[in-house]
Amino acid sequence: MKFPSSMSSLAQKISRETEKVEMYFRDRGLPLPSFDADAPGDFENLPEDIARSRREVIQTTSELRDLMVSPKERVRWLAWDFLGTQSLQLLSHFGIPKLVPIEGTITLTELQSKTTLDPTNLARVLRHAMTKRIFIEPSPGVIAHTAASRLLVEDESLNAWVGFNTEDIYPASSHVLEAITKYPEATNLTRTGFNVAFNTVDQEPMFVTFGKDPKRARRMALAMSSLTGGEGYEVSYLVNEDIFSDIDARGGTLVDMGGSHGFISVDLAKRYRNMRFIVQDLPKTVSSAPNPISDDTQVVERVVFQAHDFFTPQVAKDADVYFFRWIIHNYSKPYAVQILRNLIPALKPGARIVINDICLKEPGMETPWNEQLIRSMDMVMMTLLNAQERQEWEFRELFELADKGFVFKGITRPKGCRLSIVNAVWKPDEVGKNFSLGLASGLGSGEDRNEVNGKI
Ligand SMILES: C[S@@+](CC[C@H](N)C(=O)[O-])C[C@H]1O[C@@H](n2cnc3c(N)ncnc32)[C@H](O)[C@@H]1O
Repeated sequence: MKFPSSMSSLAQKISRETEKVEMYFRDRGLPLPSFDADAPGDFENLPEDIARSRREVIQTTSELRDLMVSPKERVRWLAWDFLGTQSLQLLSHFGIPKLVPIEGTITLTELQSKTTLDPTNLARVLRHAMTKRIFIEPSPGVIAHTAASRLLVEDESLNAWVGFNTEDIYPASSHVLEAITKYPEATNLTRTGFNVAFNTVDQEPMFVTFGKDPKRARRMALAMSSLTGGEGYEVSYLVNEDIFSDIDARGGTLVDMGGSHGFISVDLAKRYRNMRFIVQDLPKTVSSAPNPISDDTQVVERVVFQAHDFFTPQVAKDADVYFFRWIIHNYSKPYAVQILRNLIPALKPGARIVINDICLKEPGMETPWNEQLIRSMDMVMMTLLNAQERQEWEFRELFELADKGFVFKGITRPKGCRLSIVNAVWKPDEVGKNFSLGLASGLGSGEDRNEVNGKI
């Protein structure tokens, strides 16, 4: 059992590492981190040693705080964590941040006159958010922005992230208990907390519901782009890994499965100047993709879109890579295996399958901050889709169950990135297997799927 360091040694570490971060800002004349409305919204491009000090401070202050709070009080108030989500939800839904001037202040009375949120609730929600440093009350009854509340006005994709999490995931989360009590097998895509919350049990998976509601779909897409631009999730980690140079040298093709509006393919196409890209997604997503997809005509010429449902047999034949980013983690085992199987009719020997997803380490092997975010993502997958993040053996198992012709080649993880790169190659000759079995069976199409218990 690991014992915590003594409290004073934690405090000394906090002091030491904080000093390094502060010196870095002072030496360069950069604005110091602050809650003020005009403070920078993010830490950008910190050198590795300062970024490490910053991580140490975040982890150590959290450890010291937890020790000081006591186990009993920690558990007591952990059960109230959802209230932070609730106040954020109400502020965001009623557009309160936009009603407060970016510079200066507004009286609570005037703010009350600008919204349909009733005065009592407006005041209580604002004052709860203030305990999280979202808004400030510089004098009684006077409201002003902080750096965090200002972002809710100025950062469109962060705002979408808040909307998606507080209005789609949060209600779904509060219905997980009901979903897994009624449907304890907990693998079905239409029997999730999301389905119970939004009355779509046994009707349609979340992606189909969003496909019917352009506003909600756009909010989710924007929220995803906010996450992708966030620390540890940037596409640059994938682009900077030298994983497709051989395919680029021979002008090979990558199929970007569930590639949304193609932004990953565009970034890859900017680095690999000879490769071709086929971005596949559901028809509505494909038809709403920006046109042209990039300012760079040399990129535009090599990126094409194709409507394709990955629960049907693959139609883009003989490509060099079939690539899944943030796709496989959306599905429980039966569906994930089916998605891989559906590639088989298109695969040439040597074709690569590359999955860009979180790969779970053994518990406690991540930094505490990473561990918290990665485990939270796993909970979100359960909530929305009865899906999951996976350990290495679980990825290996998916390929083995899909077909013995898939040869698992291991997993790499770029330094600093939370996503890993899972590799497999199609080598049917090595096992002499009849690989025409089991295609596209049982789970229906992505547009109208209402099949239950998709067993493989
Ligand atoms: C979580 S997003 C990932 C998007 C992108 N790959 C990325 O890395 O940001 C999942 C994508 O899968 C698409 N999708 C969902 N069901 C699908 C299906 N049956 N066939 C093809 N694409 C699908 C969604 O439209 C969405 O664009």
